[in-house]
Amino acid sequence: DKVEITKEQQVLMQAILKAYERHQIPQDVAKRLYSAEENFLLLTEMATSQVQVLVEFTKNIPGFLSLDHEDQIALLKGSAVEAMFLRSAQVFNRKTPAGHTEVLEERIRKSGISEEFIKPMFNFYKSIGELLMSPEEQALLTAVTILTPDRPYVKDHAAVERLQEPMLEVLKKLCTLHHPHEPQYFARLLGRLTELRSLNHYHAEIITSWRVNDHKFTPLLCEIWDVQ
Ligand SMILES: CC(C)c1onc(-c2c(Cl)cccc2Cl)c1COc1ccc2cc(-c3cccc(C(=O)O)c3)sc2c1
Repeated sequence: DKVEITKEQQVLMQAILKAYERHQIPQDVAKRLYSAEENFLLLTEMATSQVQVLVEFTKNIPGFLSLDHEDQIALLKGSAVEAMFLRSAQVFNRKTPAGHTEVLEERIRKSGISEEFIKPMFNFYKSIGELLMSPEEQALLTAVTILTPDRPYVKDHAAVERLQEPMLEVLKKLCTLHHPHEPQYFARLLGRLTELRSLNHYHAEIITSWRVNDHKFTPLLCEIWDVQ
């Protein structure tokens, strides 16, 4: 009762296998189709959950919930993109298994963002990586970004400043403690906040070009970015 493949069965199997291997969609097409659309959708999903995380983080900033409610919204809307650039920068520069960060880089590079914006985005990621920020510095820098008094539509600037100031004080001290040989470190950190502002403008154009190409965002992103 030994199982034997007959000669004819061998021939039949070879023919089927050859046909199967020959009829696959060309790899570049598969990669291109799969990557552009799929990357945008995945990044949209990640940005949406990132906004949810950001709202929770912001609600836990001492004093934030006692700000005027409309100002709370204005601060969140005004800082969301910058906070997400900071977050995605941490992910980029995190020493996780190489595949992880490359995947994010690959997905952002192939999500329909035009080359003119990719450049400054990745320069920013690199400049954040070079700072080697501690988790405390990352958290405080994000809180300082959210508590920026001069966002559009903020009414009570002074109230926001009163929250941001102590954060800056602590951040300044941390920089001196963590980087004793770099007296300019705190200034370099604040320089990143200026760079973030310019990325805001690029981002508005990126959103517009996605919309022109009929890309859909989630309700939460539409609300926070005032689109649709
Ligand atoms: C709508 C979508 C297409 C979009 O539009 N503009 C941007 C954007 C892009 Cl491209 C770059 C910067 C800022 C924005 Cl806002 C995006 C995608 O934004 C994001 C935002 C944050 C994060 C955090 C991630 C991340 C991964 C792994 C782990 C973690 C983690 O927190 O552990 C986080 S991915 C991710 C994607």
